Amino acid sequence: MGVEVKVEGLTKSFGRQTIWRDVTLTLPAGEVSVLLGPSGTGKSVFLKSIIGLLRPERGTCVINGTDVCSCSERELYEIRKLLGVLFQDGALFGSMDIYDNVAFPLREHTRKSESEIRRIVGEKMELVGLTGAEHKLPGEISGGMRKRAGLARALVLDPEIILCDEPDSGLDPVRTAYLSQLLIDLNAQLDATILIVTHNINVARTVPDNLGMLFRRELVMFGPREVLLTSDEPVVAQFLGGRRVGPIGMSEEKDQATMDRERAHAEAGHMDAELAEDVRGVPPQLEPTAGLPERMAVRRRKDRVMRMLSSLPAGARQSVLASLTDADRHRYGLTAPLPQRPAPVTSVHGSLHEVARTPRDLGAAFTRRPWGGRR
Ligand SMILES: Nc1ncnc2c1ncn2[C@@H]1O[C@H](COP(=O)(O)OP(=O)(O)OP(=O)(O)O)[C@@H](O)[C@H]1O
Repeated sequence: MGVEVKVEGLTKSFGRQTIWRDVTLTLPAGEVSVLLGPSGTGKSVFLKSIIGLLRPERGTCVINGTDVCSCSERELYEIRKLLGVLFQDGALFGSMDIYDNVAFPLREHTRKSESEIRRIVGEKMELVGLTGAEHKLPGEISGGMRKRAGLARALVLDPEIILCDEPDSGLDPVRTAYLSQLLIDLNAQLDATILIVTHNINVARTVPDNLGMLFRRELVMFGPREVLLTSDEPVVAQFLGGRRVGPIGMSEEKDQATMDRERAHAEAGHMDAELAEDVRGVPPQLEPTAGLPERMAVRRRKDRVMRMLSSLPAGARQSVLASLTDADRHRYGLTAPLPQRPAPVTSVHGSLHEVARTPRDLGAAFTRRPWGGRR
């Protein structure tokens, strides 16, 4: 199983520009997480901080007992063997063919023979669906293929943590859907911890187990996907809805007067065209392709989320409970039927109303048992 990444109180600045401050989150071992955020909020900087390419001024990022923010170069070298990174543009060497690009980390970090390297490269190329493209140069293949080649290279050292910086950037929606499926399939096959940094809403809604968002130099939230997807935070609702009305402006954030003006405009019935699309709620999560193993993360996450259920906001809690199968309900000792709830209603400015606001009665819908054991 992949390893946990525990980030605490992380703050990163460049000169006098604070990128984000006091970021605290844990990427649960073997689960898939997505970090969202408008352009320029420091998602890539966050990813580079996790791999020790950038050193934040404050806070810690602990992987396998080592704080990558303060460790020695030697320790960092060891930690990096656990990490596979897919950079935004694939970061392939333009003068090497795809085979040599993918083989590069093996030649650089291991003493494997060429025949062993051939076997591993072949295996990873097959995994990402690139068999046959080995002898092409990066400039001779499509953007989607370059991404997949970058992913194959990220996988050759059998990483326990896979970090993907905007795997969807520059891809059409169909290729993005294939890549999303590929990441879920990889998680099923490798049980690695995966962090995807993106601003693609479809990826955020359908791929991860956990979801977080950076905005205004802070982590707005991070937790089980249901929390963010049912959140009534204006910035989250605006971002998920892809609307202009809300705190996010062209240059990242708006002042209060602009927001009030927009809200009045919307409430007077003038709506953005984008509002036609309804992106509320928690859609089903992608499942591994038929024939692949089940994702081990699913059960672990369910157990973890059920342990924290009482601390979740009402909308998230309702969504988690609604997603349980009969077998789950039996496992978690839920006896009473779920109460019927009205569907969430979205106002023109994007906040959620009428989401269940009475966690206590939802809490009464199940009786807790000691966690961990199967019945
Ligand atoms: N090495 C650096 N030196 C100075 N400033 C930097 C450096 N790297 C990033 N920045 C600044 O940090 C901010 C966040 O950049 P980053 O690339 O992390 O944003 P992002 O959220 O990934 O954006 P996008 O979604 O557009 O890729 C930007 O203002 C950028 O100019």
